[in-house]
Amino acid sequence: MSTSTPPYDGHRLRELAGELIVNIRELAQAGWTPATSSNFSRRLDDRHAAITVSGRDKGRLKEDDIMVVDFDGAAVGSDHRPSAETLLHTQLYRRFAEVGCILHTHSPNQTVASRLFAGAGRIRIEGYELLKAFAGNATHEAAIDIPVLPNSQHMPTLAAQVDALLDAQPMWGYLIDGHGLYAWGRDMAEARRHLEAFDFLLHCELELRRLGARAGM
Ligand SMILES: CSC[C@@H](O)[C@@H](O)C(=O)COP(=O)(O)O
Ligand SMILES: [Zn+2]
Repeated sequence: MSTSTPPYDGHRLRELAGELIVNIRELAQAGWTPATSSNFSRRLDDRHAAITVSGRDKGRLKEDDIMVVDFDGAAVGSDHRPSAETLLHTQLYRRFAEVGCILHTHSPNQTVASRLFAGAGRIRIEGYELLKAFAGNATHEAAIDIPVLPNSQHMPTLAAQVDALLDAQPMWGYLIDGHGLYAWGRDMAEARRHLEAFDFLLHCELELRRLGARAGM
């Protein structure tokens, strides 16, 4: 057992791990993290994040399933392997000091919508009261584009695409084709609000297309 002092606040880590576990369990119960998919993180300080260990069942996480990485993605004080998609978290923590929480899920709405709109590369969302759930939006008259990126197992390729999007527009999340959604916020409450708003709005867009298809028969 190591007796050295970790380069982060251990008490804060336990607090964040507890918050992550409770929230992730709720998302798993909603069916948004099938088959060990999805990953989640919280900013710990200006150099470290608490993130889920790779491959764990997200509905049954324990404190040992949350580990620390630095913003280069290297494990700190742990022999576990961090999420395979750690770079998609650390790139946001590095770029935006105000980002405090990142949630990545694989819900059916997110996955189906990503397939349907991959060709267009984005989903335009407008006219919904729920657009006000996104920080900075004061009215349903706002419109947002949810980008849809091509999937890749090569994280630097995905991260470069995300960086290009962020250079072009402010956003609180994006879809990856056939994969799922990344959403973030300043803290857990805001990131969850954004995640749930994205999922609800995607569900509405999918329903509208189903009904439209039927009406056109
Ligand atoms: C179980 S398939 C999903 C994974 O490939 C990945 O997309 C994912 O979300 C979880 O990866 P993980 O390494 O557990 O963070
Ligand atoms: Zn994933």
